[in-house]
Amino acid sequence: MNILAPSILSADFSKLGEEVKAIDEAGAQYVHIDVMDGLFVPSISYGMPVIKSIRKCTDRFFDAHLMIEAPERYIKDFYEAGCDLITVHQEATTHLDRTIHQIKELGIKAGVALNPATPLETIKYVLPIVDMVLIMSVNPGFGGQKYIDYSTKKIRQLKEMIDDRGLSTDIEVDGGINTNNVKEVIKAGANVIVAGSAVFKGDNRANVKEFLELMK
Ligand SMILES: O=C(CO)[C@H](O)[C@H](O)COP(=O)(O)O
Ligand SMILES: [Fe+2]
Repeated sequence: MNILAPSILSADFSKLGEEVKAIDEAGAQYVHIDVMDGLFVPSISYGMPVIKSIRKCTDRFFDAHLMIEAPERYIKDFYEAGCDLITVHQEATTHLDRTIHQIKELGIKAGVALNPATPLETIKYVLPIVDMVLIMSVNPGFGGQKYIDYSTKKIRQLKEMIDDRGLSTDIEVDGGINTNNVKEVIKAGANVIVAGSAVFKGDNRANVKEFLELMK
């Protein structure tokens, strides 16, 4: 089954709780939570207190995308804030294997994210120990950017790597996804779809329903 993970980065922060409830009620399975530190990426978004607050608004799966340097410093804090899956960037942690184990030892899922320019070969050895690989289809740091076309090929190649090794790792695609290109990334092999601006611009309930229909 394909999963929709609306990115709350594009939500109206003045009514974040309502926005989260709306996407939950419309049927989105995950809540994608982008954490930015102003160092790994230029922007600063939000952190644990905000995650703890919205945890009260929904039982949906919290998919945390950490765009922070040395994320190993904060894994336990994000777990305690209520995250169900923590994804770290391959480029941001020196001891990736250790960081993945740190997440899994808490009993939650672990993901690894790759920037557009980072080759798939960099995660060859850790692939069997992660639950999800996040393919960035824009350079991380901002919502509302244009999908980078070569990401489709990268998703296809990752899907081949996963299938060849008999694994069932989830493939998440993040950045510039809209109702015009969602079918293309699913066909390439992605099964967890992040959409920020395409969900929260306009009527978020109707947008979630349109995505879910296209993702069947
Ligand atoms: O990780 C991210 C940015 O770094 C966001 O999840 C992503 O950009 C979603 O926003 P949009 O769908 O508007 O591109
Ligand atoms: Fe993200």
